[in-house]
Amino acid sequence: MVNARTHFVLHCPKYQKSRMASLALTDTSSSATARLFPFRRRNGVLLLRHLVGPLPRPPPTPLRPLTAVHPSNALYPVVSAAGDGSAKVIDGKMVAKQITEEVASEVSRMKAAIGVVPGLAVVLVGDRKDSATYVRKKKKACESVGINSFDVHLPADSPEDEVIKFISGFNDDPSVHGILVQLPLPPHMDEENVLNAVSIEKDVDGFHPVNIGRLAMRGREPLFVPCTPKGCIELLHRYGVQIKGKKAVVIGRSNIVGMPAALLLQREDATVSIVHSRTKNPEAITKQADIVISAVGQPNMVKGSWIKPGAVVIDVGINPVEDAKSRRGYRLVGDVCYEEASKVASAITPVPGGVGPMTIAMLLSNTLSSAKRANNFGNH
Ligand SMILES: NC(=O)C1=CN([C@@H]2O[C@H](COP(=O)(O)OP(=O)(O)OC[C@H]3O[C@@H](n4cnc5c(N)ncnc54)[C@H](OP(=O)(O)O)[C@@H]3O)[C@@H](O)[C@H]2O)C=CC1
Ligand SMILES: Nc1nc(=O)c2c([nH]1)NC[C@@H]1CN(c3ccc(C(=O)N[C@@H](CCC(=O)O)C(=O)O)cc3)C=[N+]21
Repeated sequence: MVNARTHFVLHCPKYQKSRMASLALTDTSSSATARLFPFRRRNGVLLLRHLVGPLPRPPPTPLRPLTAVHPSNALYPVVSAAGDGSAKVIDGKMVAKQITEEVASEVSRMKAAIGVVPGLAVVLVGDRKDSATYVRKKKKACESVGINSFDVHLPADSPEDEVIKFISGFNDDPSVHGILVQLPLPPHMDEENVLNAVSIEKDVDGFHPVNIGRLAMRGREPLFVPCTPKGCIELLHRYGVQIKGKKAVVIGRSNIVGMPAALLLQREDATVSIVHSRTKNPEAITKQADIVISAVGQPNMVKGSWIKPGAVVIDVGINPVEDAKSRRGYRLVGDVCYEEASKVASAITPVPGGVGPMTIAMLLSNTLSSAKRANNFGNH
């Protein structure tokens, strides 16, 4: 049994009986992954779509073929290209729901075929309210698609090696296909040490340096792509936004969002600039972009005047701002001033309801992928 400290919680009845209990998972790799594994792309579905005309919803299983969707065949094409004053809303909540349904159907197909159920372990250290909320959301999302979830909650003052011990246990457990260490970790912990402990085969967050390194290198393929940037690219694909040959600006260069988002865009043949806190004249640089991805954490920093008319704007920022009218006393806004930017852009993601739900959908998809790969089941 796991070494229990003060308020350590392990949520999984099966796990409580036997720490090394076995569970299992499933995959619906996204189109971004498809792009990274081009030889696995299947174009049959695209062809079919030509024959039957536009579908009200994507087919239940593969996400990959959508990678290759030409703008004119996209499910929700961005039509107003010239910035005519009313941007199309890129509905991340709706797309995430579709992906979640696709994952659910693959989870049951795999369970029926080989009796394996995907499993995701989430490690939470400390008592940050926002982290606890995200972990709850992830757990609920797993339940909704039939993925087993194991969560470990350790006190903020836990020693680093205790967290690593749990990670090692999950690494060795064949019923766990994905391990996520909720960030940020308490300040006394070395994030690099902790993330390095996650086996790259189970690194569904895509934060292991080997996965990031492969993402950065030509001709190398990461086993997993970080969920938030992958969700951004998936939205662009599903809305038929062409990336190849376009100018893209990513605002922010964090390891978990900005930097991998820039790498992904570059792999998709965009010409990418990165704006960060030391960048001179970020407005002028951003204004050149056909595609803007903002991941800064500054409410309403990106004004309408920063956006080129007709650009596509993906706002990753999740920023609480005081709001006495809201039940919670605050509301969430993005990095982009939505009011202004939506008058100039051709398409824009809202906050909430944009990238956030996609992050969770991509986590489910990566977990499914991992379980498929571990069990040599279908395409992963
Ligand atoms: N929707 C989702 O699923 C997710 C949303 N988020 C949200 O995305 C935002 C960014 O998160 P994260 O990447 O973790 O944040 P970090 O704080 O790790 O990184 C912020 C980045 O923005 C840059 N930056 C800060 N201020 C400015 C400025 N004034 N001008 C230009 N660049 C600036 C920083 O530059 P420098 O490197 O020079 O310091 C840094 O690279 C947050 O609001 C977070 O809540 C995060 C993860 C998932
Ligand atoms: N190891 C690790 N992996 C992460 O992926 C990770 C992390 N640590 N630490 C924190 C950030 C943040 N993050 C979000 C996930 C979902 C929403 C989300 O679902 N947002 C909704 C609802 C927001 C609400 O109403 O609370 C929305 O934007 O519509 C937001 C943000 C993942 N992160």
